[in-house]
Amino acid sequence: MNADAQREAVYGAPPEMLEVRDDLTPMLSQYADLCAEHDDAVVLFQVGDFYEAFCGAAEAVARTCEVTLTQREDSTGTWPMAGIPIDNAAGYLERLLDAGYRVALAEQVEDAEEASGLVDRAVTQLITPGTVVDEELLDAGRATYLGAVARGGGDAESRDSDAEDDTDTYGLAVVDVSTGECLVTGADRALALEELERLAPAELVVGPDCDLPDLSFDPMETPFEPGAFDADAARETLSAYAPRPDAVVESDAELRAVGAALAYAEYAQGDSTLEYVTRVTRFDPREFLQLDATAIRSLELFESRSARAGSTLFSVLDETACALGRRRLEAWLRRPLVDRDEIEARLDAVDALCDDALARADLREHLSSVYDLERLVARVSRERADARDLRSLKTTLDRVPKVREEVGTGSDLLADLRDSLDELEDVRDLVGDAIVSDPPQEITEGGVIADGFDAELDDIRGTAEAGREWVSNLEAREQERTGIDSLEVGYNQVHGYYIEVTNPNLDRVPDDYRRRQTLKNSERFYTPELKEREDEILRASDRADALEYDLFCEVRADVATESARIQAVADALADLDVLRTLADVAVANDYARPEFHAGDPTDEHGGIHIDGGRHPVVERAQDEFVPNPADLPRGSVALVTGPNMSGKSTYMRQVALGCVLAQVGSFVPAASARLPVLDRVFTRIGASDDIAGGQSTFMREMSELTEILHNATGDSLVLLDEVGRGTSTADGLAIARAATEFLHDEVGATTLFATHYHDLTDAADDREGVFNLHFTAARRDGEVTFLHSVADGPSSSSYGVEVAQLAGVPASVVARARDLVDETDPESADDTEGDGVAAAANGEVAEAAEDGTLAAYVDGLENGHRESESPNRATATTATAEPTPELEAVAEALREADLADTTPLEALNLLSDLKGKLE
Ligand SMILES: Nc1ncnc2c1ncn2[C@@H]1O[C@H](COP(=O)(O)OP(=O)(O)OP(=O)(O)O)[C@@H](O)[C@H]1O
Repeated sequence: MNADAQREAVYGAPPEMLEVRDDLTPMLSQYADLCAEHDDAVVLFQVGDFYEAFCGAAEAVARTCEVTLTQREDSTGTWPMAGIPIDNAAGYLERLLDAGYRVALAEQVEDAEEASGLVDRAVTQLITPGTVVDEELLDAGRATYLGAVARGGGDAESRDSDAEDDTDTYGLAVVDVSTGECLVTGADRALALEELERLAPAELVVGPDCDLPDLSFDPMETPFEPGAFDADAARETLSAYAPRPDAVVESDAELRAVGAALAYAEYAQGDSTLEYVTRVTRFDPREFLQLDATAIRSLELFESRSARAGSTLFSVLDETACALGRRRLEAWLRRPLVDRDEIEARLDAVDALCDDALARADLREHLSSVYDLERLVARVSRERADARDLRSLKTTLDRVPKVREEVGTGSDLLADLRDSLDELEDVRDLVGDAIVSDPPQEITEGGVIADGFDAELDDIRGTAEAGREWVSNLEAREQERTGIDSLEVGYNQVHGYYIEVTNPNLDRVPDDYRRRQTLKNSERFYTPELKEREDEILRASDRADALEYDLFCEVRADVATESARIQAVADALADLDVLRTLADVAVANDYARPEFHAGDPTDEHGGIHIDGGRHPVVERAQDEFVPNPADLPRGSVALVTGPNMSGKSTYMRQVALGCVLAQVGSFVPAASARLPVLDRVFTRIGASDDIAGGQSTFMREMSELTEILHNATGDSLVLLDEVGRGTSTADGLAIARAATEFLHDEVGATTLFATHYHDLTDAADDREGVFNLHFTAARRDGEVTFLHSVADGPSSSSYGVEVAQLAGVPASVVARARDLVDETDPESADDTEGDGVAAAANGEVAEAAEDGTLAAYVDGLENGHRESESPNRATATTATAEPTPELEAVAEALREADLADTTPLEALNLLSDLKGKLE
């Protein structure tokens, strides 16, 4: 049984119960009904202090949560049953979610003691990966999104007309149910999918006709009423959140996506409007530096793929003081800016904070005692906040004036943020006046509302207090009246107040004493007056508790009406925390403020110019890091060669990370940097790295290359690492060469291309914008040391065998490889070998020789059969071979292939064709 089928067996009313439907006990009948109504989730049914599941669901709960499977027996049968304690439910719920289940909490919605007969129960909350709100199930530093995708046509104007649908328009909306953040965007299919990958919602509701490809993340796909995607229904839903729904969105698809996302969020939260969703924000993906899922992954922004687990750009930057800041930092990093003014505004703010160490330290201290206002206010609105939450809100608001003081006005952005720090005195005073400073967790048992807040409550409390005082003086009075010194007045839960007299003194008990309880050595009594006082005290405390609860709910509702103002403060605090974090990181790690080119963006002197650049993550893991410059004119292609492990990948990534950081508004790890504002960063890194299920490595590599060739622009930065390695050297080289030429001639994207194909370095000879960079290593007595410094020109050595030796390949294999290298390329024996070394180390000697012929021929076509200029290259040994007609045909076919317009499958077919011709 697959996972979905297994889930089906536990969702819905248990078939065995349905067989005896009419005879079920009232409680199980209620359970079966709720299961039938919520047949898209495991129903957890509150019975007292436990959530119970029955039958198939019980087995799933017992298995997943590792709790005991028990049975419930009644006249209609024996029902498997498993329960989880409500007090401690979070951990179990998390396991159910992790196992892919959706959970519906069916809670007792009336007081069991007040119910006459069966307690009323209702599903109050659906818990799914995208709709969790429970603090314990949420990651404090990450937004948890629920997403909806809709496909459809027409822009806002043509929506009501009969204009033909532009079926390629996609709408995408996400809602963070725990904070109320709601984003909507629309774009063509490719861009929308990219945005979807970037937002990576935990759960996805997919509209009709959207066939999504495999995604690089793994959201739960939730079937939801297609009707929610209907434009009119969506407009209706959205109108509860935005007075003019059509002004928020720009297309039908967007309207339908956001409508469906909100409708599903409402459904999950018990079908009520989410008051705390106060802003539905539309954005255009083109307003941000586009980083697709591949780039985010290969630049290791959030997840590390290397042995340095946990070392990511995010972890290096994350000096945030509060959860608000942490989530905001993540959002900024996922979405760097492209608007120069906005970038400069952030940089100005970071700059100002860099200059003021004291303000930074104070800000950090104040912000570290700030609670997660966004989630707090959402709980307040959902009526889930307790008294402690309200006090946390007050503690946070108490900090706001102090934060304001420290922010200063060092930059326009800081001044703006300062202005938006509404001190919310009214809310702060309301909570301060209403709620005691250290309230209990329970809000129904009194002790929550402060004295002096409500006259009626004070009055009732006065009555109870007077009663208690009367009782506390009773002991002395009765001792005096009866002359019994050992007489005691006490209280217990079952019998209430009593007067206790030891057996030897029983003869002195007055007539008005009534016997309440007999113990071994004493008797307990009450008097009519004591009983009356007791009733008075109990009545007063019950009334006080009820009144306190009502007052608490009123205060909470009053605070909820200020959600939007509180969210605005949360917003400003989040921004401030990130700006001060960026300043802290810049100062601690000696980063420099980047400059952006002014003027004509097509100026060829634009481009990336970094002095003393470092890799922000690698430099933290190394004792010493060698800084390297980067001078990449706009539209140039730098071919980066060098031995394995010499630092090529690190270098390329550090250039990209510098650009990303700069557009986030951060200083960069360099002595200085002059940068363009990029529109996109593309990466195609590592042939063996991204093995996705079902696709061959090469196929995936080619799809990514196609993506880049299609979508890169003159404002893009492209990193290519070892493109073409997934196939034979000859084919790989041909593809690498063709891609280089295309990027340079047609696209004009600034490109860094790390390669082991030395033949590719020739591309620099006939194109001004293509140039070589290399990393070197020093070889002494057969030992290799990497210098990690970049230099102009192509590399002359691969050191493949030495690296194999370093890696611990057995000595005999290393020796044999060396012999083979020498056989293939005798010149390498005197320490001037070319890339044949790497090939030999990989056991590809024969292929390298054969490849040399084709590569040289492709070269020859390109350069008019120019002889190789490098006498060191292994390929030079065969470079002058006469082209056969087959070779000519192959080369011609390759040159004619329009790679930018070739699907991966066509590319594979072409390659297999070419191979056939050769063989
Ligand atoms: N500039 C530098 N200063 C100090 N150490 C560095 C530097 N660059 C790289 N290194 C170290 O060298 C290691 C290998 O670097 P990197 O992975 O960039 O090499 P590579 O040339 O891309 O290797 P391969 O061709 O095998 O992929 C890094 O993990 C890092 O520890």
